Amino acid sequence: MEEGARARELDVAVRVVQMACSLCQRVQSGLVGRNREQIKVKEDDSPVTVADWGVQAVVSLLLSECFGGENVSILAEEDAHTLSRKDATTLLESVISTVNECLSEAPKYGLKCPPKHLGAQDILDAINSCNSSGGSKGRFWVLDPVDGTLGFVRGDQYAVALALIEDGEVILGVLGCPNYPMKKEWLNYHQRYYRLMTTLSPPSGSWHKGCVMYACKGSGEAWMQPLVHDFGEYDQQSSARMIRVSSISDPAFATFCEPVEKANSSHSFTAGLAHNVGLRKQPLRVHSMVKYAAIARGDAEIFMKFARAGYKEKIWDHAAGLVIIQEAGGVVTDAGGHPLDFSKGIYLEGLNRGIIACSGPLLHEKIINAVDASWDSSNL
Ligand SMILES: Nc1ncnc2c1ncn2[C@@H]1O[C@H](COP(=O)(O)OS(=O)(=O)O)[C@@H](OP(=O)(O)O)[C@H]1O
Ligand SMILES: [Mg+2]
Ligand SMILES: [Mg+2]
Ligand SMILES: [Mg+2]
Repeated sequence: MEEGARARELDVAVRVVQMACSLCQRVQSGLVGRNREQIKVKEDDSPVTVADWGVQAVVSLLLSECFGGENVSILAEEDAHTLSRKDATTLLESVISTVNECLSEAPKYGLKCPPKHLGAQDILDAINSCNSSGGSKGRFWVLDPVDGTLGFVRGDQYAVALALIEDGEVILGVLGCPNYPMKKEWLNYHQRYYRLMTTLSPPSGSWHKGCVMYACKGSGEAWMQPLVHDFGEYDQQSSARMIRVSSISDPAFATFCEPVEKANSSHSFTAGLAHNVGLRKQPLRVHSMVKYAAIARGDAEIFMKFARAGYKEKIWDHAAGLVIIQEAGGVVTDAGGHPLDFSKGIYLEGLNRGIIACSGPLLHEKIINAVDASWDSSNL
C-alpha cells in the first residue's frame, strides 16, 4: 500500500513538473527581448517573474486537486505579496492568464484541471497556501518553482524542482530542466538554436527539448524522460531512461560545476581547491540545479558551492537534486562530509562551510580533504 502510494506521488509529481516546464518555456520565449515588465526584483536584489509565481500556483493547485487540499502541505520559495499590491495589476493579470492557459492543458498530462476559470483571488490563495514551515515531523512538499531565475531571464539554464520530505528525509525528487536536452551533445546546438529562434519567433515543435529527472529514496534508481506535451501520445516505458553517475574517479579527467555568479559561490576558493586536487578541466558554470542534474547523469563529476559567510542555504535549492544524485549512485554532503539536514525548517541549518556533490566516494573524499587543507588560509 505504502509503495503504491509512493509510486502515485512520484507519477503525479512528474506530470506536474512537466506541466510547469511547459509554462516556463512559454514565458521564457516571450521574455527574450520583450515583456521585461514580467520581471521584478526582490528585496535581496534577486529576480522573480511571472513564471516563478505561475509555477507555484499551478503546482499548488494540481497537487491539491490530485491528493486533496487537506492532505497537501507545501514549503515553497515565493509568496504573493508583490502580486497583491495595487500597482501590480498588469503583472497579476499576466500570472492569471499564464496559469489558466497552463491548467487547461492538464488533461493532456493525464491530470484533472480545476473545474472553472480561476480568478485573482484563487491564484493568490494558491501561491500563499504554500506556507509550510517544514520541520522534522510529518510530510511536506518542497518547491522551487524556478530555480536559477537569473538563468531563466537570461534565456539560459534553469530548473523546476519539486521534492517530498517525510520526517526530515527527502523521499522523492523531481527536477525539470527545460533547456537541458536528453543528450549533452545537443546542448551547444540547442543553446545557439534556442537563442536564434527566440529572437526571431517563439519556439515551436518537438526539437525544443529538455528533460525531467526523478528518483525515489532507497530505490537505487534515477530516471530521465524528455519534456512531453501530450502524455496520451507518450510511451513512458520506452522513452524514459535510467541515469547513472559518471565512473571517472581520476581528478585529471573530472569536470566540476559551480554557480555562474561569483556572488553566489567563491570562484577563487574553488579554483584553489581544483588546483590542489588535480582537476585540470575548466569549471562548468551553469545556473540552477541543472548542476545536480549534470552530476546525476554523468555529464560532470563534482559540484561545489561555497556561499559567502552568513548566507543560509534554503532547502528548496537542494532537496530534489540531492535525492536524484544519491539514487543515481553519487554522494552529497556539506563540506565537512556530513549529510544535509532537511529537518530544521526552510534553511539547511548547521551546514558546514559549503556543499559538495560527487559522482563517487573517492573524488568526494579528495575534495573534502582539500577543503580542510585550504580553508584556514582562505578569506571565507
Ligand atoms: N548570496 C547568495 N549566495 C548563495 N546563493 C544565493 C544567494 N542569493 C541567492 N542564492 C540562491 O542561489 C540560487 C541560484 O543558484 P545558482 O547556482 O543558479 O546561481 S547562479 O545563477 O548560477 O550564480 C537561487 O535560487 P533561485 O532564487 O531559485 O534562482 C537562490 O536561492
Ligand atoms: Mg533556487
Ligand atoms: Mg526560485
Ligand atoms: Mg529566487
